[in-house]
Amino acid sequence: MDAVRLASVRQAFHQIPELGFEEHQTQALLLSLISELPQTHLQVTTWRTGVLALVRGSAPTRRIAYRADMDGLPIREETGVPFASTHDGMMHACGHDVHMTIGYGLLSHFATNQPVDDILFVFQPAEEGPGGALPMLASDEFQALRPDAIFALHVQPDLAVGQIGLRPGILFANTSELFIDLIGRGGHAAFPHRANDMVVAGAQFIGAIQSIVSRNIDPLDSAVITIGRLEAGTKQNIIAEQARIEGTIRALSNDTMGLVKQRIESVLDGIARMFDCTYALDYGANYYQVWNEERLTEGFISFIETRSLARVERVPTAMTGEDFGYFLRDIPGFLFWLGAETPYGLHHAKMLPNQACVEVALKVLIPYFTERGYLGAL
Ligand SMILES: CC(=O)N[C@@H](CCC[C@H](N)C(=O)O)C(=O)O
Repeated sequence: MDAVRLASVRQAFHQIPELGFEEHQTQALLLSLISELPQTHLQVTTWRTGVLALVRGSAPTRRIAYRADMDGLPIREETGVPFASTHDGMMHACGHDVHMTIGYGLLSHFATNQPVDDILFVFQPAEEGPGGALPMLASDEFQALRPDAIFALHVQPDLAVGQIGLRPGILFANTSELFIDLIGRGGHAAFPHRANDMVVAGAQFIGAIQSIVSRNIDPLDSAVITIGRLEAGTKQNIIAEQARIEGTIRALSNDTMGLVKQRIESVLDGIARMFDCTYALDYGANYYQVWNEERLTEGFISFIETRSLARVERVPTAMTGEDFGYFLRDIPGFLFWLGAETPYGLHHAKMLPNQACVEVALKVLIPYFTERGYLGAL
């Protein structure tokens, strides 16, 4: 597949970002693109807003899979490119347009050049939330096509095009979403003693939890609590009856995740007593860590290095989350960072992966999925 065609496919995905489980246009675009490919050894199934495309091998003894996530984020795009999002307030700010384009490029190659083994292309909805991997993995549609090994990539703005970052073992953290409603009593701004002000309660809560990571977590361990959204009140002279606090927790182990949650609950109980208010707490979607299977990861690194296909960086664990971790808990494989060389980080309104990274991914993954010896017994 030529680079110009792949750029136009990426631009088409980029223009129509949709939130988790709402990827209807994205699914339709994928199905339409796939329908233009030779169909002789293709089998296509849908699962909710996702797509499963199986390329049947000529003499298969195993099935490998490439997974691409499909959803965008609620961010108003500021890249200024002519192919910017046409969906107001939504953007592919985490590179899923690129992940899908690479999936399509690989699929297009193998639909034309039949591999020996089966290759399954997994276009998965809702990675950013509420999490499509776990229900997709459990679905009859996926289980009927279940692969023996599974691989994924994620664009990495900090790495140059031509670099690939990965490590065996834990690459991404365990995550838990965090949703809190504080419920007090509203009232007139001039009579605070007759109300329970949830702006002040929310501010105290957010301030108080800042000490959890620094005071309760072993300094040699790692955890993150980020509050990404705060909403309270209706007008400047009305005491807010409610506050909504939304965030995410990251931890490198389940024990640490449990400790962070326990501390958050203690602080919340204290705030409720202090302000004589009530609260509702919901941990939303929780993602399992991304654990790269050691043998396959080391094999991939030596595969790339022996053939000089890219420059491999052995990177540290990142506190990002990925529901691909659920696939890896069940099926051997790995996820790697793909250098996408762009000045703005993931989830930023100006984040724009360099298109050239698509070529690098295909240069590495086409031979990796074609040659059979290096995977060993699966
Ligand atoms: C790669 C990446 O950025 N993934 C997201 C996953 C979000 C998980 C969940 N919705 C949460 O916010 O906890 C990330 O933010 O790391």
